[in-house]
Parts: sequence; structure tokens; C-alpha cells
Amino acid sequence: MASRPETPLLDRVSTPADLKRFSDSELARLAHELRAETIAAVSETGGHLGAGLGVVELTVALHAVFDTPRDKLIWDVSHQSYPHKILTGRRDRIRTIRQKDGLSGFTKRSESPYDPFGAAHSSTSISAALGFAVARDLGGAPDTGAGDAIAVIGDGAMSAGMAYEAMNNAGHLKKRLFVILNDNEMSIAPPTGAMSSYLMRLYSEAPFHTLKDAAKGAVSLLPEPFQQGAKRAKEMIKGMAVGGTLFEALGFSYLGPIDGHDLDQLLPVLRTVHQRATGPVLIHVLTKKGKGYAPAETASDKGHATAKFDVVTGQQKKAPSNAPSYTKVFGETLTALASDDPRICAVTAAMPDGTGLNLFAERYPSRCFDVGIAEQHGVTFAAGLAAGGMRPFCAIYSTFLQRGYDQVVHDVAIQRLPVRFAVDRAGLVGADGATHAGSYDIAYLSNLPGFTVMAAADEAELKHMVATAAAHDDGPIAFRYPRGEGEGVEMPERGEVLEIGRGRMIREGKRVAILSFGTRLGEVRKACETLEARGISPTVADARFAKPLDRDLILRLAAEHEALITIEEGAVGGFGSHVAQLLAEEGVFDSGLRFRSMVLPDVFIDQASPADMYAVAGLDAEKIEAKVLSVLGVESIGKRA
Ligand SMILES: Cc1ncc(C[n+]2csc(CCOP(=O)(O)OP(=O)(O)O)c2C)c(N)n1
Ligand SMILES: CC(=O)[C@@H](O)[C@H](O)COP(=O)(O)O
Ligand SMILES: [Mg+2]
Repeated sequence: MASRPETPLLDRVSTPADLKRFSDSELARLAHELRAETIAAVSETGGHLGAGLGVVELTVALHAVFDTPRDKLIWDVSHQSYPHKILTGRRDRIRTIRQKDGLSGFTKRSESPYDPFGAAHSSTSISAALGFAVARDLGGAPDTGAGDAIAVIGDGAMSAGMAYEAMNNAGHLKKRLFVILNDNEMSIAPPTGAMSSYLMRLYSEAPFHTLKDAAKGAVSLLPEPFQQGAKRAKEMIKGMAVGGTLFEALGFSYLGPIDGHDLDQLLPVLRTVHQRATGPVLIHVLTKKGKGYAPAETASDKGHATAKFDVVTGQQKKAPSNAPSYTKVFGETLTALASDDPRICAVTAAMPDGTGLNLFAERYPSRCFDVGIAEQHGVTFAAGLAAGGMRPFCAIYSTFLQRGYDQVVHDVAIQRLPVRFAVDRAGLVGADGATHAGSYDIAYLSNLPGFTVMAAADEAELKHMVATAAAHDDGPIAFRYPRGEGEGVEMPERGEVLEIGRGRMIREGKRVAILSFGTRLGEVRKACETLEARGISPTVADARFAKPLDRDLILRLAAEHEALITIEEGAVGGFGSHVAQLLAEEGVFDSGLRFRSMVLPDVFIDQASPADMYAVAGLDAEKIEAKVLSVLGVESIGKRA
């Protein structure tokens, strides 16, 4: 008689408390099922795969040992949190991840009590965990009592200054706090930098401390083990590197390295430190990004992010496109320009492929610098390069440049240094949602004296703007462009150097002028087609520059039309605000011009397709048409007889 198939353990987990009832061998089986479920779910949705697969055992062990949500488990970046979401009551919605109205691809406080701190930008976890630890000790959560704070941070995220600022503070405060360093020797691309080499030395030489050393440092916080598996822990800890590490110098007890895929190592170590730690402890865990799924393990990015895929073959299902991506146009144009100009160099903060600088690095490795996840340093390093006579292009996503803003102001703008900022992922980016939206750069760059700020309306324009930036030695200059494919326009052989502060006319019309800054121009064109059918023919211009503004163009549009509408893929305070300021200063409003500025609304827009997000934002063709009709006092389509 055939034996009855066992009920999957995962089906018996509705909250992490259920893990407490499992034996260690059942936890190992659960990890196996959790990995399979993660792969199956991401194959249907796409998303971040490799990082989550690398922490499956760690996720199980942490939830088995600690008492979430009372204990605060904080995932750095949190792109690895899919297995955590599955175990914390969100399995039934995991196939909605990164979609409209679905689960976020990152941890999010409003989504679950098991997500005590939201993330998506890296290297914030230790600071946040320390905040929780201090709040606990100050009695900040009297109803839930004194929970632990645990930060799980990757080796890539550990390259950022913020992580060290936090450890410096934690070592000083000496609060009980756990940092799990999840070291998989990968960032999005292979990690760079001396810190990465240091971590590698810690385990390539392990065990480099003798039993005598083990009597000191971290092991001193461990008692004679008396619980399940602790004998093994003691044996293991004898072989670990303790004392003498950088982390110890910062005031942490250091334990490691341990195999992060072996629950027989993870569970006893976590149980022991959970039992006995009194101050900050760093546990160095070695894992493999993409673990347990061959197509991810063997991919160059270790399955960091993927489209939907076939589980059996690993083949990704991507929609074909003829238009080159903006990122590629940037990378190729810069690489071509660099062949004539040995002063052109490039800086990326751990995103060589995402920014297209991988193309540049292949051709000019000595002029391309991956500084790690270190946007602040990257900006000031570029400022130094510029001051030293080079022509640096600092290629950073709009959302990540936020982290280097003081450096943009203090090191670049005030000194009028000609750093060229390639601001990729401008505007709404889609599945990564609000944390990754490039909503603010127009505002935060255009308000800086002496800055030149451009936005490309299409990929040919981007090519011109890269050339313009290369030729621009008179102070800092930025050009922004969105994620994804271009408009499919014909590409010029070479980028042409644009006149600074000059826009271009797209079409001459009557009564209303639309002045577009960036890639909303495509939607403006669509709106015009529908408006033409109603007998309304707007004038359309592409501003190209938010700073300096094309005063002549703007004042002419204002003088020759009843109404002027600006549109941009950015928050209030950007292009439209600068145009309004100019019009006000020139007294144009006094003569009755009707002015409207279409910007992102004052809310954080959740993930969806970029088109859906722009619809929510009210910046699509339909809303442009409605805006034109309303400013002209014409009834909108919905009200047509
Ligand atoms: C401030 C910031 N810069 C860049 C990124 C883009 N980014 C997301 S994950 C990642 C790599 C993280 O590597 P690691 O911490 O080692 O985690 P792993 O993916 O290897 O698990 C990068 C560069 C980011 N999220 N935040
Ligand atoms: C987690 C993270 O910050 C990155 O992986 C990000 O999702 C990359 O975005 P792109 O896909 O736009 O490069
Ligand atoms: Mg890593």
C-alpha cells in the first residue's frame, strides 16, 4: 500500500510562532519547501530572486529562535525578504508582489507587523535596529515589552558609510543588538573595495584564531551551553574567528564565519547568543546568492533580479522591443565620446550594469570607478576628479542620488565644479515603487545656483545631452532620463552639443501652449491628437532645460497664448515652479495668463506598471487632454453630449 504523502510543513505555518513547534530536522525540511515556494512564486511574478534564495535557512533560523514581531527583524535593502514574507502570513499574497495593489517588493511597515522598518535603499538596518534597541531600553514600547533588535545586512550594503556610522554608535552605546552580516561575496555586481577583500580574508584564513584566542572576545559571552545543539555550537565556536576583527574594534562581539545554509550551525549559534548576549554582537554568516536554483547560482548577477521565468529551464520571459534602453544609449554614447577625450571618466555606486557603465568599464577600465554602495563618497570623489582636471560623469539613479545630496551642494555646486550627473531612473519606475521613484531630482538640483539641469524627451535627445554635458566645463550639469526603453526614434550618428538654456518647438498651435520637460512629451503628443479631433490645436515645446530656463521661449509662449501648461515627471518645486517664478517676476500673470503646472501629486505612489503609476499621478495623455480642456473652459470628454 502506498504511503500517504506528508503534508508540507509550510502549509502548517501561518505565523512564525508555528516554527517553534518544529524539530531542527523539520526546520531543515521547512527551509527546503520555503526555497521551492520562493522560486515558484518569483517565476510567476518576476522580482528579486537571488538574495532571497541565499537567506532561506537564515530566515527560518531567525524566526525559529527569535520572537517576531516582538523582536524586531530588520532586513537591509529588504530585496531578500520574500521568504520572510512567506513565513509571516503573506504566503497567500506572495504572487501579487511588486504589482499594483499587491505586496511590496520590500519590507513595509504598513504591510505587516513583521516588517518593523521599511527599506529599499541600502545600509540603513543597523541604525534602525540600534534605534529600536535604545527605544526598548528607554521604555518606548511598554505594551509589547522589551524585544530584541536584529539587523540582517549584506556584504554589499556593508560598503556604505552609514553602516559604520551605526556600528560606531552601537559599539559606544553597548546595547544588546544583533547584526547578521550576510556575506555572499556579491552586491548586484561583484563587490569592489578594500572592505570586501577584508571580509574575504576573514574567512579564507579561518579558523585563524586558536582555541586560546577563543577564550577571549565573543566567546566570553557564551556560557556552558545547556540547550539543544549547544554542544555543537561550542565545538564550532572554537573554530571561529573571534577577537581582533574590525568589528571588535568597533565594540561588537564578533562570531563567525559560519555556514549560513547549515541549520546545524545557524540554530545553535543563534540560540546561544539569544540566550546570553548583553551587548552588540555581529555574526558573520557565509551564504551563496541564488542558492539552490542552478540558473540563479550560475547567472552573472546570481539571479539578483529577474523577469518571470520558466522554472525548469530558467529561461526568462521578456517582451521583445526594438527601442534601445535609455541606459544603453547613455553607456554607448559616453563610451564613444571617451575615445576622443581622455579626460572623460565615470563613477558608479555599485550599479555598473544598471547605469550602463559596464559598457564604458569594458573599454576603459582605468577610467571607470565602482565605489561600492557609497553615493556620498561617489559624488565627492567625482568633485575631486573634476577639481583635478578630469571630466567625471557621475551616474547615479535619481533616488540614490538623494543620499549624496549634501555632497552635491557642498562639494560640487558651491565650488562650481564641472561634475556631470547622469541621473537615470528619473520619474516613476514601476515595480520597485515609491522608494525607487525618481521624483525629486528636478527640484533638488534646479534650486542650486550655477547648476545646469536637462531632461531628455527621447533617446536621441539623451545622446545630445551626453555630448552637451561632456563639453560643459562651466559648473555642474545634470541630465535625467527614465528607466526602460526609448521612444523608438531615429538615432543621430553623433550627439550634438546643445545650446545651454534653449528649448525647442515641437508644433505651433493656438490658444494653449504645453511646455514639456522630459519624456511626458510622448503623452503630450498623444493628447494633441485627440484634441485636434475636437478642433483644439495646442502649441507644444520641449523645454530641454529646467535650469537655466529658456526665458525667450517661455515668455513668447505666454504672450502668444491664453494658457500655458507645464508638465514634468517630478514633484512640485521643480520645472513648473521655476517657470511660475519667472512668469511672476515678469508680471505675466498680471496680464491674465492662465497657467497650470502638471507635476507628481503630493503622495508616495505604490508600485504598479509605470503607465499605471502615471495614470494615478494624473500625468497621462487623458489627464493632459482634460487639463487643456479645463484651462480653456471647454467641457471634458466625459461631459460631452
Ligand atoms: C543607497 C542604495 N544604493 C544602491 C542600491 C541598489 N542596490 C540594491 S541591492 C544592492 C546590492 C546589495 O548587496 P548586498 O547587501 O550584498 O545584498 P545581496 O543582494 O548580495 O544579498 C544594491 C547596490 C540601493 N538599494 N541603495
Ligand atoms: C533592490 C534595488 O535597489 C535594486 O535591485 C533595484 O531594484 C534595481 O532597479 P533597476 O531594475 O531599475 O535597476
Ligand atoms: Mg551580498
